[in-house]
Amino acid sequence: MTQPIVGVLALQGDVREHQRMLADAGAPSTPVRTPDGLAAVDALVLPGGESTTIWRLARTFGLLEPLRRRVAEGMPAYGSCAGMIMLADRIEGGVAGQETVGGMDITVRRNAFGRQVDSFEADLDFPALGPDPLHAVFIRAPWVEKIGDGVEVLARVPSTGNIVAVRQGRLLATSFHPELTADARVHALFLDIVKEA
Ligand SMILES: NC(=O)CC[C@H](N)C(=O)O
Repeated sequence: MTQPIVGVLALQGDVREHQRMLADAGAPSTPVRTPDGLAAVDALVLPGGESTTIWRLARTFGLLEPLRRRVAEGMPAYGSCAGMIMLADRIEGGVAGQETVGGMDITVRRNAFGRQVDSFEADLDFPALGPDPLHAVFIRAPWVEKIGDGVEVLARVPSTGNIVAVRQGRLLATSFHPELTADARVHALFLDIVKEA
């Protein structure tokens, strides 16, 4: 089989960092900005950034409905931070009218960790990545407040128990930014999901 084409949604956010991590994990990738661009990829990374901006631009570029359709049809997708918010079926703390792509049966709280810890780092137990802890960088991060039946919890913040990494079928999401570290294991996990699909 030919190598699947992985796209990175490139409306706003840390697109280049995700492309570098995907390359480190063995996959070249392509930025996606248009419905035609989306139609040309087999899988999609939704980067961290600002979910309100990504949502507005996705609407402006006519990408919101095509994104919903592709995810509903089973396209593998991975969202980090704002990307997690975009993949959530429900959000708390969004701006008025804020919409998502959805697909994951989760409720996500935006900016959940509050002002004192706008940004923090933690070592997470993440069994799906093996025994070594994952060093995670949180920047005005959301957490997962509620999960539906089909959702698997992959990691929690050790001190608080808040859910910060989840998987539902071919959809993967993290509250934190592995693309800002040197550890490509989350991206490698996503590429395994892409290959299985
Ligand atoms: N680092 C991030 O992606 C932050 C997410 C941002 N707080 C939002 O609501 O979109």
